[in-house]
Amino acid sequence: EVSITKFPADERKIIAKAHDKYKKARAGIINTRHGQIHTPAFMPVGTKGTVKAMLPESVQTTGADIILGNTYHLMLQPGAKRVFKLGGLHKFMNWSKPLLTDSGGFQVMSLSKLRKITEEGVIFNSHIDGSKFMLSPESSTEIQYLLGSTITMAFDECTPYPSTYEQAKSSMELTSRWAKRSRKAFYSRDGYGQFGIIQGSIYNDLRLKSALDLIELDFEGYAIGGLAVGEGQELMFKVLDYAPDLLPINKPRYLMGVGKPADIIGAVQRGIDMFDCVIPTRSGRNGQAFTKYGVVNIRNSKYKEDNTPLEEDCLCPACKNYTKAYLHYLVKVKEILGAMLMTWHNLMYFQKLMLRIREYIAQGKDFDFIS
Ligand SMILES: Nc1nc2c(CCNCC3CCCC3)c3[nH]c(NCCc4ccccc4)nc3cc2c(=O)[nH]1
Ligand SMILES: [Zn+2]
Repeated sequence: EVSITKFPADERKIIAKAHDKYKKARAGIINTRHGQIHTPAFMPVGTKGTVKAMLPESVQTTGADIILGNTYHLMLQPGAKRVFKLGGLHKFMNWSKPLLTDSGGFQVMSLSKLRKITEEGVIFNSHIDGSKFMLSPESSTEIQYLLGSTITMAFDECTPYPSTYEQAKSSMELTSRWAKRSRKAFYSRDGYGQFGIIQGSIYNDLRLKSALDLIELDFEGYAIGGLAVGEGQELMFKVLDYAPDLLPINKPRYLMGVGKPADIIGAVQRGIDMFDCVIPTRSGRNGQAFTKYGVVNIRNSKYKEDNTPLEEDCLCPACKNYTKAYLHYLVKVKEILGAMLMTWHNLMYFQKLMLRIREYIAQGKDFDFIS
């Protein structure tokens, strides 16, 4: 027998607010030439044509539908033309599912020593041997074509944080001019796409102008750039309270560089569909395991005789066949297997989180869980 209890007015308001909070979350499927992407999706980072310490088939078993490649690293070594000659990045790294490559500007600013930003593009010296390179909307788009990317990112300038309104405005306008050139240079083919990246820092009128400029170019999807650059979660969420709504509702929305589980959950609630972050792989190699009990720093001496798995119900090889004591030891003595098992577990954890989020959205349930 179904009993309908009438909530007192103020409780109804709280429940409505909660549902209101989740109403922007959406679950969907992106169809590409290299397969489907179930969203909300977490995309593991494979900077130099490999997800570090993982075989591609192992990445696949974690449930990842798509991984990231890095234009900046691959153009320096082994070179985009060489990868193209060898059959493209999919063949080169034996990954047949979708690949997204960043356009390289962000990495130039964070990795190369000497660089100069001009209207034409970014001139920089390779951090490997100091030789001179130029990345422009045209060259970045061509490099991503040579790599064979399923999803190509427009060449943008990631506005640093903090920036004054004027700095953010001129940076956003440069990104809009570069987006136009990127779009023009894109060789559009069925099942492949190019995403524009909006900038504008924390200024809502600049975010709106950036979105309008890029919507005119009719990209297959849109990324929100210029976040997770030190502004903190509160300010990031403040921008995400309105920025996703400036973008076409029927196209994928990608929040670049995010993030920790709590960041991902908050961003999904605000309408984001795609994420990438080095955290599960980088922190895994560094001895940090994400678990339902929180982050476990496996190097802590309290684990040296802990004969239990990271998570008793996790199906990854680290949890099925090994103990925290063994992982503690491997990471301590810097054994390669330590990096492999910790990475595998973290990628599995992030994919399980995304799977649960997709299920909760599909069932119209709240998903404020952080575990
Ligand atoms: N084009 C572009 N890329 C951005 C990126 C790179 C996203 N990962 C790319 C992959 C492709 C290959 C490498 C990475 C960002 N990453 C972050 N934050 C990362 C913060 C972070 C740093 C270290 C550890 C954890 C989090 N903000 C970003 C903003 C932009 C942006 O505006 N434009
Ligand atoms: Zn595990």
